[in-house]
Amino acid sequence: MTSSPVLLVVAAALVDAAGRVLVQQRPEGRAMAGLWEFPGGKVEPGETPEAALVRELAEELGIAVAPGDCRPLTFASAGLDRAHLLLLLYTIDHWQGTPAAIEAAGMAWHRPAALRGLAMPPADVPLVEALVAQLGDDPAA
Ligand SMILES: Nc1nc2c([nH]c(=O)n2[C@@H]2O[C@H](COP(=O)(O)OP(=O)(O)OP(=O)(O)O)[C@@H](O)[C@H]2O)c(=O)[nH]1
Repeated sequence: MTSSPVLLVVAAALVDAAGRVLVQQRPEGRAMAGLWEFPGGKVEPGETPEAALVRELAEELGIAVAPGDCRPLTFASAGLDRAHLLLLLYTIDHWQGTPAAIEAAGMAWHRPAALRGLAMPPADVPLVEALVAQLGDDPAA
């Protein structure tokens, strides 16, 4: 039987007052370059998932988030090349600062239904549907 290590990743759907969600574009030189994704990253040893998410959002977007404002929404479980991805998605609607694409090639705000038209990693497809179910499905709202 083959086994692959589990890669624990946390990601955030930042939701603004208009119900739009922030996505960012993976930069050149990284795996899956050019794809749009939710900000986040790997949970380091000894970190709680929420602490990892708070750290990643500060590093990637320059915003401050309280761990208690990270609300679990759903998760994805998917095979990657050399690992098995377990991706925990949170929604966050309170933060301090203005998100900026510090590490990403770009960032954009979209209504959840409009995310269906973006090139995203395969694991994100069911995550988008969970967001549509939670936040509504009008792409123009
Ligand atoms: N952040 C994020 N990662 C995702 C998403 N979907 C998805 O499959 N992933 C995968 O989850 C893993 C996260 O790795 P990462 O490279 O963003 O994490 P990191 O910032 O800690 O990476 P690094 O320290 O190696 O630079 C990658 O394999 C990435 O492709 C998503 O929506 N957001």
